[in-house]
Amino acid sequence: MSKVAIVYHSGFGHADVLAHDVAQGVTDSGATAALLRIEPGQADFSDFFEAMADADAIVFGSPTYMGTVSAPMKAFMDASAKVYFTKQWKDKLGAAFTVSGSPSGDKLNTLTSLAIFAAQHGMLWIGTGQNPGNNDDTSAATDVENRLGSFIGAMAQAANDSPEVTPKAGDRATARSLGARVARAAARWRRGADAPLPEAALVG
Ligand SMILES: Cc1cc2nc3c(=O)[nH]c(=O)nc-3n(C[C@H](O)[C@H](O)[C@H](O)COP(=O)(O)O)c2cc1C
Repeated sequence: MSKVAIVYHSGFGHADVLAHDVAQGVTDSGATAALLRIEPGQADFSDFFEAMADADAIVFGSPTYMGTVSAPMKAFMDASAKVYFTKQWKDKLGAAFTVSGSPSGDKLNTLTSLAIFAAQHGMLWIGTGQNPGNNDDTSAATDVENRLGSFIGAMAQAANDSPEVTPKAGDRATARSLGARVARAAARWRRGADAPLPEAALVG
């Protein structure tokens, strides 16, 4: 069974809701999910690195603060330089989600930062794989999957409401779909790694 680690920070609970939705998508698709929540001020990530070494895929999640990842998420990213040198996460699958107050809120920058971070670690990126959900809908319904139209990762909007009521159903479904897609990709990737290479691939 493939394993997906979900490494995330959440200051006020919105990214936490999404992390659990990603985990739901993962388990619904037959993989196991490990939720690893970064705490403010955390400096020791050795337990995280241990759990992540064992994962086939890692989903990174951060709220968008001041147009980029939150400070605790960045602390984790910087601490991972230790792992970077040993290329421990090379060839693992990677994906990301974020939430911000505004429909845009510059959250693409958060996902781009996380995709670059994964690339530095030699990981392989998985996007949403979904067409934008709202392009034919002038009502901008909040129950539509991928309503914010993101390909690089799952986006959600929290507005100014509490995590009990936001992100809304469409954004939460987008997070579940991302988890499911990562789990399915991890299963295929793991199967491929175990399967013998066709002869043609061995030539040269
Ligand atoms: C320090 C700080 C900076 C923020 N910066 C942005 C921003 O750049 N764009 C935006 O749309 N929302 C911004 N917000 C709103 C948060 O992204 C939003 O409340 C999000 O749901 C927080 O997620 P969390 O509850 O998981 O911490 C900011 C909030 C805080 C506390």
